[in-house]
Amino acid sequence: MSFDLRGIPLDATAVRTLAAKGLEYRLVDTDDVAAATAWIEADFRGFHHARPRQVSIDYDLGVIAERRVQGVYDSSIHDPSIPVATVSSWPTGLSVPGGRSVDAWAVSSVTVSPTHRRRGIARALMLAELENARAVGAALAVLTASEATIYGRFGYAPAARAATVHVDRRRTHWIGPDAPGRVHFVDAADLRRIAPALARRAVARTPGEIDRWPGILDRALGLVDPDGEHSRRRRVVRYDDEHGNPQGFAVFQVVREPNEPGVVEFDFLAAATDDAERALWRFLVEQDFVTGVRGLLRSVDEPLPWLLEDPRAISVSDVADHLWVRVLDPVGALASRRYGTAGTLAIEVSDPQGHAAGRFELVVDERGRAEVERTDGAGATAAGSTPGIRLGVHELGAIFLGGVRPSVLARAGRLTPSTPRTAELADRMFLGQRTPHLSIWF
Ligand SMILES: CC(=O)SCCNC(=O)CCNC(=O)[C@H](O)C(C)(C)COP(=O)(O)OP(=O)(O)OC[C@H]1O[C@@H](n2cnc3c(N)ncnc32)[C@H](O)[C@@H]1OP(=O)(O)O
Repeated sequence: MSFDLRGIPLDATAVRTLAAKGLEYRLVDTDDVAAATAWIEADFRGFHHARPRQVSIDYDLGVIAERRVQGVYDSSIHDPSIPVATVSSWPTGLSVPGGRSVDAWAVSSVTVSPTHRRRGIARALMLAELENARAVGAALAVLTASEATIYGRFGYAPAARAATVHVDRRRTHWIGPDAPGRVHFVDAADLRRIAPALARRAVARTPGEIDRWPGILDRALGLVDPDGEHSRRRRVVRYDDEHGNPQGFAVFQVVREPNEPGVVEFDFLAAATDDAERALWRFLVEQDFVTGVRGLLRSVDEPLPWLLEDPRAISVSDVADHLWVRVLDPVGALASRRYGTAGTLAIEVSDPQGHAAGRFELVVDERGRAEVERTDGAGATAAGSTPGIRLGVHELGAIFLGGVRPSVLARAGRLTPSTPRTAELADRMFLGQRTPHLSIWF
């Protein structure tokens, strides 16, 4: 997707709704440092973070320069230059089953000042973001949520989970294959040069991951504030294959009290191959002078239990919804991915906001490739007796990446199959080769 992010007109409904509350909905000019800094301050305050240091502001100015940034302003408050609500958004690729990517619209930094909460401000912003997403032709919108109760009403559904994986160091006897390559400690700034390409390959392997933007790699590698305590703790390792070609990297730190064994903690592991994934895991779990390893935002379906003699060395906590998906264009979204089995399925979608509502036919061939057609418009082919499912847009988002089985939603009464066999067919069709997973916050 390529277009002028700032060229999309402000959503007229949001302008009107907010003006009726005495508020101004505004596009923030990210080149205007004072206005952009005030927006960043509001964003930090909205998430209950400490006031940002200049280094964080400079970093965020760089990040939001690539985004569409909007604020809501109240001229009657003590400092009217600080927005009472914030939101930012940008186009991104979302990896889907089959190693491909679909055009999506990422929404972030949704905050409303506690002085202005529950007056419908977030509602106005979120509905406007759906319009923005459509304006750029995104097939769906995506976000990560601070609370799981906010976004369902706007059609978003949890589509990929993440978990914290704990490994007990004393029980990590490795039984997996030896990797043919080697793990090296590397300098973060050196790795930064090849990190985008490695991250891109890693993202493409996993449905649910979104494109990495430059700032997130700087932050993961500790380059935003290299002399800060947090960055100095971070260590970077790279896996090179047997030909010396880099295939993955991980960033970790050892958290410890003086003279006590520590815990290896990591929140960034990008592996472009299975060998790289195994080798980096092995490096992390085989450290000495540590009691264990804690991997944050890991997949709920890691291969690790099959790589250690004692699968009980591993425990999992904080399993939670992580990526939320809101389908806007069912034809574009459904056609973008590959499917688990051939079949034909009629899909009837309801959508309180209208965007995705309609009847569609999904035809999947023997190679898992899909053709999707709208069947309720003028000139559409009637779906006739095709087996089908009826569901809301929320449920469509949940099953889209294969992370939730349609039959589970049928059991919950949230999806209606035309016959019990149809739920089974839908399960087999939507199943992807890999469990969807998103390993970053955005
Ligand atoms: C993608 C992201 O950025 S996730 C980050 C979300 N932001 C945060 O967590 C920061 C702290 N929270 C906030 O800033 C605010 O409470 C927000 C942004 C979550 C909500 O802002 P508000 O302007 O108060 O929401 P608004 O009045 O528009 O409410 C919209 C609807 O959501 C519901 N809602 C709002 N906040 C919450 C919540 N925290 N939990 C459950 N429901 C909520 C409201 O009841 C309302 O429901 P309805 O319209 O169906 O009756």
